[in-house]
Amino acid sequence: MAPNLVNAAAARTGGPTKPASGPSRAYVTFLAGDGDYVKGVVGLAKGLRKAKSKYPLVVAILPDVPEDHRKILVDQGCIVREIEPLHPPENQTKFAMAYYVINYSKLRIWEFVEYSKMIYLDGDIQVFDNIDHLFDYPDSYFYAVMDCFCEKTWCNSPQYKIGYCQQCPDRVQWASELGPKPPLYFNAGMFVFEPSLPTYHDLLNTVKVTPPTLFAEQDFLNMFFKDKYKPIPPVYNLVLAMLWRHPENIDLDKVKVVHYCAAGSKPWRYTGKEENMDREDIKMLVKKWWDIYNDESLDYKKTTVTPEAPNGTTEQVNLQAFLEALSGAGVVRHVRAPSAA
Ligand SMILES: O=c1ccn([C@@H]2O[C@H](COP(=O)(O)OP(=O)(O)O)[C@@H](O)[C@H]2O)c(=O)[nH]1
Ligand SMILES: OC[C@H]1O[C@H](O[C@@H]2[C@@H](O)[C@H](O)[C@@H](O)[C@H](O)[C@@H]2O)[C@H](O)[C@@H](O)[C@H]1O
Ligand SMILES: [Mn+2]
Repeated sequence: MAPNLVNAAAARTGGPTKPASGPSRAYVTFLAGDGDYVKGVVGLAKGLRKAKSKYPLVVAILPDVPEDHRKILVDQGCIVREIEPLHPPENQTKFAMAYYVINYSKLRIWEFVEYSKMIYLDGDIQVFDNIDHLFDYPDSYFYAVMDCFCEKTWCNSPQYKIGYCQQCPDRVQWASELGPKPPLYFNAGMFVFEPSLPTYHDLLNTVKVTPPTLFAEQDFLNMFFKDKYKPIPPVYNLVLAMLWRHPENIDLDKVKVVHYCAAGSKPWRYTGKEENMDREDIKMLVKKWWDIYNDESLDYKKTTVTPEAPNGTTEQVNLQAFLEALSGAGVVRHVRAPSAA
């Protein structure tokens, strides 16, 4: 019975469901803790809606995300999926940022095999223009934007110590005494990938035997996918530091995705006091983020219908979930939309 089907489906994910069959696609982000990153995810959900993305946003949450935050995300139309934390092997490495250790849990998204292709986006990313076309890039590669090594967060890296950055490889040549020149290196705040159980198990087995390094799961993913990595233009993940480190590589008018990863740039914590945070372009990008976050017209609208069940009973269900469940169940039924009045 469709309504029961809908309720069961909606109950399972706590929100809109996805078509039960066929290659499905979704955006996915990661949320940990009970802090304010949930604002980043709400902003992202509203930004994707404003950009008229066709695909849902899945939020992989750690168990420590509180119930009220989960409800906020479901009410914004997100598909909330709880994942188990994933930790790297015990080690003495000092991560560039101590909290990076939780970012290894991002790797659980390779287990979301009900989706044939996904685009991962950090919670501190905003999508200002539609990027759905990235889902049509050829399969079997790992697409992401090249990172920059010039920020202080890199100060313990060999690249930083000699002033080498892949964004301007001619400024300082790679020193051969440091070993082979590193392959192109991506920022792990945004990437296009295909969930796969064999890849997931390979990732997990490899994490267990790979000593952690400065940039935690970002370094790990760069090592793991080094033969599949395909750089895509920085318009798909503007690492903010590029604006003052390599402005020649950026045309801000063309940027589609902004990654608020520079120190002090998280819009929901922005004070403007940290280095570079008083720049006009930073102030403009933070305002753009808030304009979307505060735009109530971008809130998720749950539409309900009152389908006529064969036994004459009726019940309110979530229209989007109802229609998707119907398409998945191959059931075609007359749906009386709510009267305009
Ligand atoms: O307390 C935290 C820290 C990180 N994250 C998630 O992990 C991602 C990576 O962390 P962050 O973006 O702070 O790293 P950065 O890109 O700034 O290095 C965030 O975007 C969030 O999606 C989170 O949910 N809670
Ligand atoms: O856990 C490691 C993190 O490494 C990356 O963040 C870095 C990187 O962007 C540097 O280039 C910046 O200098 C730095 O500020 C920023 O924190 C990813 O964005 C994030 O998702 C996550 O993988
Ligand atoms: Mn980030």
